[in-house]
Amino acid sequence: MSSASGVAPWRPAPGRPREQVALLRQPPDHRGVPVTVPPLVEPAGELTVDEVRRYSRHLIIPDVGMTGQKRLKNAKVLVIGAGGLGSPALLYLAAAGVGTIGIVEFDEVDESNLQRQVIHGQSDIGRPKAVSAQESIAEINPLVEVVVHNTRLDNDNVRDVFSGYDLIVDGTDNFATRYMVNDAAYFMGIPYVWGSIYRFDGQASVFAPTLVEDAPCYRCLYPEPPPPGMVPSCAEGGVLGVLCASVGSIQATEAIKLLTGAGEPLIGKLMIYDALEMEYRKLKVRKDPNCALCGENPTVTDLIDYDTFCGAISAEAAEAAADSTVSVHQLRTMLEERESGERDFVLIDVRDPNEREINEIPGSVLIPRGEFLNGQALEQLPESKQVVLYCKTGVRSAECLAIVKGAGYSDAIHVGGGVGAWVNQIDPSQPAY
Ligand SMILES: Nc1ncnc2c1ncn2[C@@H]1O[C@H](COP(=O)(O)OP(=O)(O)OP(=O)(O)O)[C@@H](O)[C@H]1O
Repeated sequence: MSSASGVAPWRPAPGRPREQVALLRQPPDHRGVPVTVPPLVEPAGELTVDEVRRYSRHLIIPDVGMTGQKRLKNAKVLVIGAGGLGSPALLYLAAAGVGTIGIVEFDEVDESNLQRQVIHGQSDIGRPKAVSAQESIAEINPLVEVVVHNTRLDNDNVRDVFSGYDLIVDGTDNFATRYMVNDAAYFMGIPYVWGSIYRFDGQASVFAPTLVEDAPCYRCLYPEPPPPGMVPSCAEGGVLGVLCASVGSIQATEAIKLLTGAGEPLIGKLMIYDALEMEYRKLKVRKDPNCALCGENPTVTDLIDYDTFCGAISAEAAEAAADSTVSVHQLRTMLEERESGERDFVLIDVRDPNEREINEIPGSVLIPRGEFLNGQALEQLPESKQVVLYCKTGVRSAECLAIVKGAGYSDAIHVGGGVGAWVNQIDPSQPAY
């Protein structure tokens, strides 16, 4: 039977609602042993009349209530990065009434950030993200005290910056910072909420090995960073802007649960979100008894050199690129010489085709990195010409350079800084990304 609009009314799949209700009615241990943790924060004193009005929709939720709201008021939360994940996390933590919010961020707002970093606006381009975020928070909730750490979090300042916070929310985008945050949080006994995003996929978890016995840390889940070049950053691989809202708000939700003691936090669980399939899955994460940090015989007993640990490029790529890298200015001269017939070479763009639609170095051909990895590219390389490779930043081209040199093209080179540097330094008329 059709509805008045001609569209069949939605009917749940037969039996589905009953299954869901049955699942919800199961005792908690059927869904895994619940990890309950006491609230991280003691309640503040009485709320003011303004606060009661502002937070009234929280106050009538039994799991939050007056006491939960007072805990939020007393809470000190540090958010690392006011970028894709930090933006929604900061906005919702501020709106929820977290009393003190720290923001640690060194970068400035770029036009390409605005597709997802919704705490910043058009007029903030070029301004420090931490300051822009502070101003947005003041607009949303002037009752929140914002502490700005306008700096890059590193080994030298991490303990000072973390000091005094009840909880950390990690919204950063690089492995070196993530391992440093994990280790420093463990040494200082501060739980933290982690999130990560890439294209249409997101992950989130809560790491609290000092709070809950047998709870894992980030190193239990990921003992080592991925091989350099294996996992592209969002700048290299892209990210669906709205994905940040999904994952950043999960992080804010977990933070609120931990601060107030409501519900069951994602401790020992990994939330995996697939936006293309619109699927959320939860996996158990166990503590690794061999974990280098929180295991039985730890080898990491202090902060380490995280840049070396995570290595921007592999040892082979670094070796191949060591004496075979040209700057974009040198490349421009080379292209002029090729134009006048003084030299010959083939300039190869190793990025993906969709990246090449955004910008390119003129006079280049496309052979994506994947074809270097599976060997197909080698069949297309001219034997008599020098091979010159570029990508977006120089990481993927260095990796391909190692393959090309290994195949006998000893005079092959790559372009340091890639098309990003070309657009910045040579041809600003093309868009950057
Ligand atoms: N060590 C650090 N200290 C402070 N902030 C950091 C640190 N590492 C990363 N960040 C910040 O975390 C944020 C992560 O945001 P996001 O993942 O959206 O990337 P982005 O760097 O803004 O964008 P893109 O990589 O596309 O240029 C960035 O604003 C970045 O400056």
